[in-house]
Amino acid sequence: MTNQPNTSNQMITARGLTKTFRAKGQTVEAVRPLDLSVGEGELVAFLGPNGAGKSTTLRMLTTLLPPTAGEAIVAGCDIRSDAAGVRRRIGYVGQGNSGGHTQRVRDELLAQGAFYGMGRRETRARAAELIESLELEQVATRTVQALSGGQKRRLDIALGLIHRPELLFLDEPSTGLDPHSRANLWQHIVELRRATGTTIFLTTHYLDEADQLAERVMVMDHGTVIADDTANALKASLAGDRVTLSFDSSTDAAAAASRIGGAVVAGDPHVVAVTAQGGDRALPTWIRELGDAGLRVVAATHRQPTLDDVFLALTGRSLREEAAHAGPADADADRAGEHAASVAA
Ligand SMILES: Nc1ncnc2c1ncn2[C@@H]1O[C@H](COP(=O)(O)OP(=O)(O)OP(=O)(O)O)[C@@H](O)[C@H]1O
Repeated sequence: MTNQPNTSNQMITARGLTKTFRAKGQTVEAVRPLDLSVGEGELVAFLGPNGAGKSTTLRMLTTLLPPTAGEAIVAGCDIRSDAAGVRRRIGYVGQGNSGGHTQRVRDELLAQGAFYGMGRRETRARAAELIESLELEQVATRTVQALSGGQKRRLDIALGLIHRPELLFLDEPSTGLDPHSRANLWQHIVELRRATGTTIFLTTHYLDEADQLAERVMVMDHGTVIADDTANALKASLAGDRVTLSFDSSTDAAAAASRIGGAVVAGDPHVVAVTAQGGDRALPTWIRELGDAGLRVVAATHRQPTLDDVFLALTGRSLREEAAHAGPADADADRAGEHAASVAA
């Protein structure tokens, strides 16, 4: 791909982007040939279990890691031949805290502005604007080490936005925050997006966040994007409503399961579970028809599908459970230099 003015309404276009690591005599296909497009102004969430390849994809798109193969145009610049152009136009907030621990919040922002070659007056004005919009006024003169987790993440985002990037990459912005701080951070991300139109591409483990807040969800597994659509479209096409029906006896439950195409729940032989599109509308009919056959439903539940159901339908595994059980991702040498690389553009 050649560099081109960014007139295509595409902020990210990748073709065949691939990353293979060789470590301890083994080959890890972290990202298999990947095609993706993100349009101007989109808020896209990249989901997947630990080790799926999300961070590696982000690191290639942000020029922190050279691809093994493939190409990508990011904010109008080729990641291979114009890495500096990409870095000027994007903001990147990695998983680690990017603030220096003994620096004060405002000074950290000023230093970041200077790094991007912004004039002093412009940097001061921009820092003040970000301090206000990310609600950091109360802590602007505190050192970074004195901030709460949520305040640190908001500072990270402010640092990523100081040079008014067209495109902001956020790698798990809300991981490690309590639910209140997560909700507050998201409110800021959504508000910034609304006010500035910045394109946002982020990774998250939190399915509920992606479901409620992203306009588009990409699901990655084993280095490949396995689904890419709005959360509602994915749920509608891949995962039906979850309905359970309870009976007085396991015999009734087994008979009911075969009549309505459900399955007796493992560990609870009185309960039948059914996954069906429009399960809410089918429920009264099932209850009536089963009653006519002498199978009395004593309780029923209905639940809308979630993105975890989508992942389950696609892979047979639960993303929620994998996220809960997985430890931190494998340590790797490249990551240590990540922030240094990001500020060395
Ligand atoms: N520098 C490296 N050397 C060897 N293997 C690596 C390196 N970086 C990543 N990997 C491997 O590549 C695969 C993808 O890792 P990656 O960090 O991109 O996944 P992820 O989806 O971002 O996971 P997480 O959600 O845990 O951050 C994993 O198997 C990981 O162990």
